[in-house]
Amino acid sequence: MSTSIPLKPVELWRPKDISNTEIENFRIKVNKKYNINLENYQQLWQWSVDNIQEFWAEVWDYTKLIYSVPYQQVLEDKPMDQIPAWFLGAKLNFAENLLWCRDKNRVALISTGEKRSPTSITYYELYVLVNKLSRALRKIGVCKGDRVGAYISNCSEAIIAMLATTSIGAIWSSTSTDFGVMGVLDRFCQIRPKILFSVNSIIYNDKEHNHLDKLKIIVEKLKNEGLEKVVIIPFVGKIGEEIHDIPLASSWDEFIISQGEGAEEEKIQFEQLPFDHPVYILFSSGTTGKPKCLVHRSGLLLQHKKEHILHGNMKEDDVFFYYTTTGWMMWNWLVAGLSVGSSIVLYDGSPFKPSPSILWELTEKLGITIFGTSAKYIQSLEDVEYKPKRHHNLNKLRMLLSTGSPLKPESFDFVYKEIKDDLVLGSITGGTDICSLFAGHNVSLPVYRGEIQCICLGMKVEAWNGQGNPVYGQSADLVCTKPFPCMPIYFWNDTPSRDLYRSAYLSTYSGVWYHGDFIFINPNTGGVIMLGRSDGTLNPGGVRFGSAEIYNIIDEYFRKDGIIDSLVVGQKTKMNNNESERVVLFLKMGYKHKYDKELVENIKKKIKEQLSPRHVPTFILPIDDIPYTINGKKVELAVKRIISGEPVIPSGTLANPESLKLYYNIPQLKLKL
Ligand SMILES: CC(=O)CC(=O)SCCNC(=O)CCNC(=O)[C@H](O)C(C)(C)COP(=O)(O)OP(=O)(O)OC[C@H]1O[C@@H](n2cnc3c(N)ncnc32)[C@H](O)[C@@H]1OP(=O)(O)O
Repeated sequence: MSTSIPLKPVELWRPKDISNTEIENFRIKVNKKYNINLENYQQLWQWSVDNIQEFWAEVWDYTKLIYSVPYQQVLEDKPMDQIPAWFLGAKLNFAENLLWCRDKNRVALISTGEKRSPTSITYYELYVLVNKLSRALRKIGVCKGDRVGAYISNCSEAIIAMLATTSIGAIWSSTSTDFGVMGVLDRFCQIRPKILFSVNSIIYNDKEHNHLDKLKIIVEKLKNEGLEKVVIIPFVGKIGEEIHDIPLASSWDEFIISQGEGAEEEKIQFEQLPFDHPVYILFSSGTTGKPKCLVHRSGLLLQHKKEHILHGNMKEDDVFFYYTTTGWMMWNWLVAGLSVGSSIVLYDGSPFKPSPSILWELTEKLGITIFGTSAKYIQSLEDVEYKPKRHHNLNKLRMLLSTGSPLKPESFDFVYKEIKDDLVLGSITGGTDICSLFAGHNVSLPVYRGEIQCICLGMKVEAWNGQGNPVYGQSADLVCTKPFPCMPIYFWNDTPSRDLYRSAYLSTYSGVWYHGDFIFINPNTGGVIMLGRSDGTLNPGGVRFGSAEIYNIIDEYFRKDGIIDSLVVGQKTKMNNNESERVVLFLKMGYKHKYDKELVENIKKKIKEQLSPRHVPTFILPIDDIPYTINGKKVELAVKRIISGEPVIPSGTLANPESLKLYYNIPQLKLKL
């Protein structure tokens, strides 16, 4: 596919002096040690992907991973599709690495949000709290490999609980509070947590939402799946009698005080575990079945340290903020800032309440140096014409990161004109699937308009055409052709030979990672442009989810209303030069059954309650037929293209190719919202 993307993009920013950056020091160190002469980032990247084992061994040393037993071999000698093990023989603990900070009085966490003034915890205080909670968890029988779930706000307690969990070698899995009952159960019933952390209530968009009603239904179900304890944090106000309606519940204080006493005097018992020991379970849903449970290894931290230290030049005196929920991988990424000893800022609530200035007031007040957000947020700032530079002193801010969906060239202009003209603007891309980045920021490189600065070190990312050949200056499939230590180790509940995993990521092009994104690599700059999904994944406003979650709701609740089939796709829209995606759900109604406004409202309500407000389709429309392949798979991508204004030639694999005609020129979908 050819594109009209400029191969000579405008340079918007250039670092003044890179001599003191970590990435430069690293390059010099590699040159010395291997007696080579890598002159710049591109050459360093090439070396890193040609010499995967040496590269990751250098990252291990340079980023000072804490371990108790050294590794014997960097990478198991196996092809990529057999998912090789990393750093064989090593023993370490994930939480121990995050609780490390030379200055114990340094602030570790600053927690704030809508209607919540900032409160902070030092590294020392964090250590003590984690110690108490980890003792409490051990006392009630949590051990290595157990799952600890969290249906939780982005607050200090979430991090304390994650660190306590991983200090024991148990596995942490969090989902955000905007998720509905079905969304949570579809995830947690698969992984069967022993303990669940949650909150009493939350505030979003100026409104308080009671959380206990949803929690109660979830706990009723999970207690038949091995749940033994629910710990509730008083996130809004105090906790009273009402928590006794929730089976197995204790308040945070009650749990920590009754179980974790004596922790001040003692050291945390950090279980020493292999590099490949599971640490997180994240979820990603596709077009069929329940969400996939991606199990990530403790060694994922090495990738995060590489990204923060080498690419981001993060130091102990950085104040690192990412606008995220506990359900997005950016939360896991943010938390890894602790391994560098920086202070991290947690915000829960709408980023626009009480006004669009809120996150910028915080940036000024807390001296945030690295500000992470989404392309959608930057677009929303532009839409409401809020120009932070005019109202705030942002002199400490040195880097702005954006993800979720591609950052358009005009947003690059907005950032430099209306936020700050001297900072690294890092558009970053990766995903839940790898819980880290393929391409992203780099303090030693210029920023070109519309481009991600570089492919990250150690990631052999290429753009492949359908024949499996790398192409440059053309749109093609994002693949990664060499193993990397943040590949998930397995899917929870997969077959022993990891068939589900292999078919999701390692089978489209035999034996290399296929990510499902279209990508463009600029041969002149080495920069990258993301061009959207190459599969049916939905991505409205940077919130990604799979169509299966919507189909499951229709199947479970609306069969009786005569819906015999459905198809959900994203429609790309453009207004005032702004590209976005809106979700469209098509319903095929049975004979004698009516599509009407009431049905549409009921579906929207159910999706909001059961999944989340962010899953609700913009349009729900009737359709006479749904296209299928001859193998019985719904054809989402072709319909997505048609309703986004691209003509499609029906492929020979369609069972009912004439059905595609129904999707052209649908009047409602011409509406601009
Ligand atoms: C490297 C990678 O590649 C990794 C990644 O991509 S990770 C994913 C990153 N994704 C993102 O960062 C997503 C970015 N987008 C956003 O955060 C949001 O779209 C935005 C904050 C920018 C815009 O917010 P918005 O327009 O107010 O919409 P949004 O916040 O979605 O709220 C929608 C609804 O959800 C409700 N809601 C949100 N959180 C809620 C909660 N916890 N409980 C109840 N309701 C909630 C809101 O009240 C609102 O409801 P109504 O429509 O009834 O008013």
